[in-house]
Amino acid sequence: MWRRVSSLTQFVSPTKSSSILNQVSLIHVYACTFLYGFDSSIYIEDLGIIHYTDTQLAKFFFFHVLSGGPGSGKGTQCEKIVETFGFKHLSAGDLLRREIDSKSEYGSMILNTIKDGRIVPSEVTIKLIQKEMESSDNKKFLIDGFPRCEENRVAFEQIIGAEPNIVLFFDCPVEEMVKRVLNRNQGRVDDNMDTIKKRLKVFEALNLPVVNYYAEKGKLHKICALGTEDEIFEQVWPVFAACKQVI
Ligand SMILES: Nc1ncnc2c1ncn2[C@@H]1O[C@H](COP(=O)(O)OP(=O)(O)O)[C@@H](O)[C@H]1O
Ligand SMILES: O=c1ccn([C@@H]2O[C@H](COP(=O)(O)OP(=O)(O)O)[C@@H](O)[C@H]2O)c(=O)[nH]1
Ligand SMILES: [Mg+2]
Repeated sequence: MWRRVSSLTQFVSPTKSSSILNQVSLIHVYACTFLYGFDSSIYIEDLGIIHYTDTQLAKFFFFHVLSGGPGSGKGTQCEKIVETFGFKHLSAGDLLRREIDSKSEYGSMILNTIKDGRIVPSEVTIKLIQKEMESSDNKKFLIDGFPRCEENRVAFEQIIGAEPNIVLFFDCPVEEMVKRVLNRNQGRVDDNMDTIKKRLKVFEALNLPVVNYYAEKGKLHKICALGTEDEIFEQVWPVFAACKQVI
């Protein structure tokens, strides 16, 4: 049985970079004695997470992130991107909902967090994403709805050791997002007015700084999320088509 660290927050805190470096290199040394399963990856028993080697990252990862408020159309566009460009779609929200349904040890905590429109602790979400990455034959990933905050982003980059190649941001007016979420009809516990208000606040306060971070790095593609699904995909398509030789 793997033991979990209680929280990765201090482990990945951007304000403690020197101690992060120490801990990461300590993990490297420690991990050498716990080589599990995957060819060149190192399974760190104590954390239950995998730290990838550079060689593995090079052949393994090409991934994009889709960001945008609730109801901005991320999931809908992901389906079209997958159909056209053949990515493996990793929806953080879907993975968390699946975890609730599986009645795992984190299920009730995740449910309460989602109901309240808050963000699930990074280590839980990253572990789910990582598990999907590991079990996928397809090594081109489309991550939908993650990272949701700076802490998510830093934790992911520390653990996985890579940044997304491209980030798409679906820019949608609040009234339209609210209308779409209220009409979504998927029986979600968070698609109600009370939770939507909280999610929108969280989006503005925590998700937008991540969007700005990627914009400063020149990785952000802003998509106008108003219009029909096909009209929106007309803006999305060229972004992926432009890097088709790599993907
Ligand atoms: N361009 C669009 N115009 C109108 N409704 C849309 C559009 N794109 C998606 N929808 C609908 O809006 C709702 C939210 O879309 P979804 O893709 O789930 O958004 P997100 O994943 O960003 O929350 C869904 O019911 C979807 O069918
Ligand atoms: O990385 C993530 C993704 C989702 N969530 C939670 O799951 C909910 C639903 O996320 P999803 O991406 O499915 O919502 P969408 O934006 O697509 O409506 C969010 O409000 C959060 O409470 C989270 O905590 N971390
Ligand atoms: Mg979605």
